[in-house]
Amino acid sequence: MIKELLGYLRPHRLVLFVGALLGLIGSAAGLAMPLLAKYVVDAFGQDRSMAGPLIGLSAAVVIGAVVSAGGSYLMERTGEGVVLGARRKLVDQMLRLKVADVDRLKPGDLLSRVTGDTTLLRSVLTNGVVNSVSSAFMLVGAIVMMAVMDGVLLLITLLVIVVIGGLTGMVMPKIQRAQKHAQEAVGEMGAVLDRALQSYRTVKASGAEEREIGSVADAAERARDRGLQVAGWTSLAGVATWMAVQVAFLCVLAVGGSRVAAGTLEVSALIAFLLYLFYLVAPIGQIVEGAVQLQQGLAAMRRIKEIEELPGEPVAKLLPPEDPTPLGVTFEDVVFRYGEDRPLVHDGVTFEVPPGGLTALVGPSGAGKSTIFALLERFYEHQSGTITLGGTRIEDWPLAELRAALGYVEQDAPVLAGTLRENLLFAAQEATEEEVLRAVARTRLDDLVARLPEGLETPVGHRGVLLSGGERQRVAIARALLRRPRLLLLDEATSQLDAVNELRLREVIAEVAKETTVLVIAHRLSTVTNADRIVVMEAGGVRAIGTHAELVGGDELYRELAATQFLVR
Ligand SMILES: Nc1ncnc2c1ncn2[C@@H]1O[C@H](COP(=O)(O)OP(=O)(O)OP(=O)(O)O)[C@@H](O)[C@H]1O
Repeated sequence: MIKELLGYLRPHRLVLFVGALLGLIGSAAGLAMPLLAKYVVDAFGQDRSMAGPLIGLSAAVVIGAVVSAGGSYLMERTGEGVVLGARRKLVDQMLRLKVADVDRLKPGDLLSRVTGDTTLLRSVLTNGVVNSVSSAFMLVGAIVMMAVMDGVLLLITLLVIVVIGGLTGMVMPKIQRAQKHAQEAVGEMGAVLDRALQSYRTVKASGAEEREIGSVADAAERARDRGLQVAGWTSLAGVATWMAVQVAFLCVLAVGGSRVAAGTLEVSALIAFLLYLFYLVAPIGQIVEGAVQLQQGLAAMRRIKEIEELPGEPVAKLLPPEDPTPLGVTFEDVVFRYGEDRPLVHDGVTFEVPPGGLTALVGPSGAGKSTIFALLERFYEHQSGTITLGGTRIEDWPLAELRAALGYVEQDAPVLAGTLRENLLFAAQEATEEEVLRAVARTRLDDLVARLPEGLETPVGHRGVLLSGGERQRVAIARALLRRPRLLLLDEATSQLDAVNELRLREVIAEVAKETTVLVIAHRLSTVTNADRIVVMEAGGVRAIGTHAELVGGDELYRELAATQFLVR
């Protein structure tokens, strides 16, 4: 784990080395000070000129300050570089994850891993590692100096420090565990907050503000409690360090004092020794702090690795298919469930859609219609049975080619921030102006474009809030059409359109269906009465297939569905 953690530093090793070197020089200047102070004291006692030692002392102060400042800037720089590198890598992986994994993970928690956990890496890798190295140097230097001063006093000091240091080491795993819980609690809070913000209108309309505030506050409190646990263990480690030095100080004072009284030790040597002893406080403190940060960094890295270790999908730019011929689809005895412990969604689904034409999927809610699309896009893998697209099993299609061949309009057709044009070109960057205008006209978006102040260049707001629900759907359809799909999947695409637009869109779909295969999931049968075939699904299976006229005559469920929508009398 520590090796992996250090891996983040590899690209920055040169800057880090220079920074560490400056830190060491700063420490060396610091180390020289007690010795110079001893000369000042000696010069004072022996009536010698103090100019030399004083100049040396001043130079050590100035050099120490300048060099340390430069070193710490370089460290911060490295820290920012480490965070950037970790974020890039994590985001890169996040967008390669499988839909199935992202559905399972909470977006708010994922967000906190990118923003929060990566930040934690910074302190451990820069301050933590570097301060520990320079502190270790300080520590060894001070100990050497102390050995030169007096071996016995050093022995007493080390004994005390080793005993208390050993006890401190025992709390480190506890800090790591508490820190992991603390980060999880922060992630959890992000998830709760994300839920509230995603359903903001529903929260307002339900008067659920206080309840949601309470949920977020609860999560924040849990994060605080976990944070307090970390703080508790950390303070314990800090107190132990402080105690170690104080106890050592008292012991040295007692033993050293008596030896000064007996005349076996000079006062100046005892003063310098005690100064060195207090010099130990900072490096020991920093080493302990470094160890604490290491625990925090390891906890954060574990959360980052959890995502990085999930299997990703190969990603590739989807180019419009070279061969635009429509594709047929077959489902043969397909069995699928969303998870081992979940009920079957498809229990032997069998149907066939020949290339071209309009096929509608209808059936009660929860029958598994949207799941058909999820399997075709290979967001999920079916457990058994065969799905073919254009005569080839879908698992034999290269993923990018498969997705490039499909146009997909999901139920809540998302519109992204940016301009209308950017939204249209999202799936087909290379489309020409003529193609864009044609898609706009086909989806009857030309009225909208004419109305917008800047036409296609008008920003549509975060999640397309500046557009109506119907407009958002038509934008999504235009986006899918621009890729010239060989199979167009429309999920409830017409449910939010007004009567006039719905009629127009029905014409558009009929027109598109002449060029390519169109598979529509529809609740409103009025949009599919002219379909070439209708697949009626019920409880994970296909119940009947036929045209509207055939099904009204031959299928009870379909007749019922049609009757409730006044399609038959
Ligand atoms: N991502 C998912 N994870 C787990 N279960 C899911 C997921 N998506 C759908 N399901 C479940 O699978 C079943 C079928 O869902 P599906 O969305 O395919 O139905 P549908 O026929 O399209 O319904 P509707 O017409 O209401 O959209 C439902 O019981 C649903 O709870």
